[in-house]
Amino acid sequence: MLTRIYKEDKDALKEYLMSRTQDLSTDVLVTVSNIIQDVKENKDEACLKYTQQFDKVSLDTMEVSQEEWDAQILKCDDSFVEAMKLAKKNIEDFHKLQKQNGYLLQKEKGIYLGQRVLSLEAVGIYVPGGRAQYPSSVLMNALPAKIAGVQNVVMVTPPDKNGTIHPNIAYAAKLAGVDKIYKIGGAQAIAALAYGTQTIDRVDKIVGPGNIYVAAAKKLVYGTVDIDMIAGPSEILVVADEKANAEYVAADLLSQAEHDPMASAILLTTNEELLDLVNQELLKQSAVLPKKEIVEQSLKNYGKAIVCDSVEECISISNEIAPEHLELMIQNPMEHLQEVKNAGSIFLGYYTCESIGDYFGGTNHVLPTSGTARFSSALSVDSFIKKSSYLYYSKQAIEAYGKYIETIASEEHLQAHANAAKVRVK
Ligand SMILES: NC(=O)c1ccc[n+]([C@@H]2O[C@H](COP(=O)([O-])OP(=O)(O)OC[C@H]3O[C@@H](n4cnc5c(N)ncnc54)[C@H](O)[C@@H]3O)[C@@H](O)[C@H]2O)c1
Ligand SMILES: N[C@H](CO)Cc1c[nH]c[nH+]1
Ligand SMILES: [Zn+2]
Repeated sequence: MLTRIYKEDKDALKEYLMSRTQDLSTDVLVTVSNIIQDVKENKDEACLKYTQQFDKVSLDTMEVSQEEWDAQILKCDDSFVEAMKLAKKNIEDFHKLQKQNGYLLQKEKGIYLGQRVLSLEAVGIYVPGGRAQYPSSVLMNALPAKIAGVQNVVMVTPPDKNGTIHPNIAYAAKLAGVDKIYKIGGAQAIAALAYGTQTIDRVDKIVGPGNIYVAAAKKLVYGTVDIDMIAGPSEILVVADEKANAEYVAADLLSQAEHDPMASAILLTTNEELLDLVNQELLKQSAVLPKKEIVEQSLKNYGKAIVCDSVEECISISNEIAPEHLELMIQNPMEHLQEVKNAGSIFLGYYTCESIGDYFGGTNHVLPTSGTARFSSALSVDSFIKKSSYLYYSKQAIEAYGKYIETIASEEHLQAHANAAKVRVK
């Protein structure tokens, strides 16, 4: 059941927003910092020790051999393989358009300025191995990296109790062009990717979601390597008008509530009666869900509803919340798109359920959570590139402009800077 917040009650909305901010506890940061230090010093030995301790598996090596990888893939269902191939095509079609080109500007004769776009050389993808398996997340992380041109995409994932990896994860990795897989999870996996071990080479960037230990480790190694983001629990916000169907609204709210007891599901509507109908549907639909306990907890913790006077007002409140996923179940949704300022990904109309984006549509499902859509974006090809600028001045050009460099450098009291121009201007 959704708890109603009255739109006039600004404090309640603020309280909700505060409750979504992510703070990692000092205890976790200390534990994780010790693990990272141990892996930095003792490399493979520390990795295998923590795998034994946390995953209860004793491994000779972390690397998944080609034989093991191929053997796992053979266990996948044909229907899963077919769906994944179609999803891959859609994700590629969307992400290929994100590729950026460098540029070159000839400012005047003898002066050129340019920008190069380069792909990162090595990227590590973390794939959670605990309660649930997300092969779709393997595609969402690895395909943009490959489209960006990353040569070396490696994946880390905790081993299962038999010391191997899930068949669907193995298949997704192969389909997405992952180069290597290592059986290691948690903070130790992040440390190994950041600093390197005898088995695992260090990477330039680490992407992918994980539990609190993974999130803390990513935060601590940031700077030594780049990271994508610290992903929080999933979020959905539905804006629904008079014509919205309560069954669809409830189904979509539940689709994200089932991820996590801390997931949030919010309804903003112009129709007070819809709220009652949605609450009835939530009860009916959640009762038969395999993850009904998680759904119940998540709705109790973070299931909210606000009744507004207009669609514009709904969108304005949604902009304050900055949800990971925003559904506009309204008439003429395209006409309202411009009003949306803060949202990770937007789903337009009565028929575009959020799960199309999770699995199949082609947009990325790795999105900013916890209000961070105010300033950050979905994972994309951009996440795997860097840019470097370049500059060319001919002899005549430095002779023409050297005096300006000298002037500014002198004002900064940096004589050597000034001299570098001066010695060329004879
Ligand atoms: N936002 C997304 O797109 C998305 C997608 C998939 C999963 N997720 C999230 O990822 C998370 C996955 O968590 P998980 O636990 O199932 O798998 P995980 O792979 O993130 O974590 C498992 C690892 O945690 C470490 N660990 C466990 N207990 C520990 C302890 N006491 N001390 C130190 N390390 C410890 C172990 O090394 C273990 O290998 C969930 O919170 C899920 O919601 C998010
Ligand atoms: N909705 C999740 C991100 O918030 C991604 C996901 C993976 N599988 C299903 N859903
Ligand atoms: Zn989802």
